[in-house]
Amino acid sequence: MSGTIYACTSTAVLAQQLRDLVVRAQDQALQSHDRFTVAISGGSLPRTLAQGLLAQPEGLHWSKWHVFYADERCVPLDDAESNHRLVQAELLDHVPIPRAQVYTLNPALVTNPEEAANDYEKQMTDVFAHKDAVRLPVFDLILLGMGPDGHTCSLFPGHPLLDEKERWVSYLQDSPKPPPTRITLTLPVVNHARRAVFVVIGSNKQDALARIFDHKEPLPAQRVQLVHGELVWLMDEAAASAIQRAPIARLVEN
Ligand SMILES: O=C1O[C@H](COP(=O)(O)O)[C@@H](O)[C@H](O)[C@H]1O
Repeated sequence: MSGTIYACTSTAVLAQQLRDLVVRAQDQALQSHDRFTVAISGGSLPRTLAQGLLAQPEGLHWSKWHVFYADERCVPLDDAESNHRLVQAELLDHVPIPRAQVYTLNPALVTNPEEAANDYEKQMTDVFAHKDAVRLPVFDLILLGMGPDGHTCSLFPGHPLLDEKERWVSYLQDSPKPPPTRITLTLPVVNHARRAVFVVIGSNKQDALARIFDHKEPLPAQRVQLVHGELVWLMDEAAASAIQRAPIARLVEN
């Protein structure tokens, strides 16, 4: 299992560590190509991300950020289930990232997920170069969550989308977690990121984490294995508590 695991004594410690990892990824990206491409997940992650970034905004070069979503639900952008709406409320409304650099699901395509995935892939090719020119986009950072069933992005256990090899963005209409219709980054895209960080909080995640780290079960989150990049798992003590065999670094309050 690749990746460094940190168990944090509080959400505040975790948020601070997450902020530091984001700043490091941003600074490296700006040094090498003068922009920062990041994909953000929905669920519980945006609140912790905002907690860290908004508490210490110095050193964050918002005008250089290009924000994608690791997955999105096929609902209007102002729907309570929209990952964009959540990230906007928690973070984007509070920071000066140019709106043209926030890449959302095309709201005109919510009832046509195949087209919505094609359109999102097109938005990505416009930023990362044409799909014929680069086999895969390389995000500077992908921020991931994990559900209690071990899903990440909208890649669910046993779902055929886990075997997708060609597409950058795909769609599903049978998500076991509502809403059923979604688009998602595929595993090849996630695994070619320069860095990825999982944020996993709460005791309802401990079984999935033990299955991944102790029993090497190929749950979707376990299949995130970066080809060249650095993978970090940030979790709270409750989530980490059932892991027995994997090495865990402890992060405590200063
Ligand atoms: O449905 C989703 O769930 C996962 C995990 O969410 P969490 O609330 O358990 O952290 C999330 O990463 C994904 O973006 C979202 O669409």
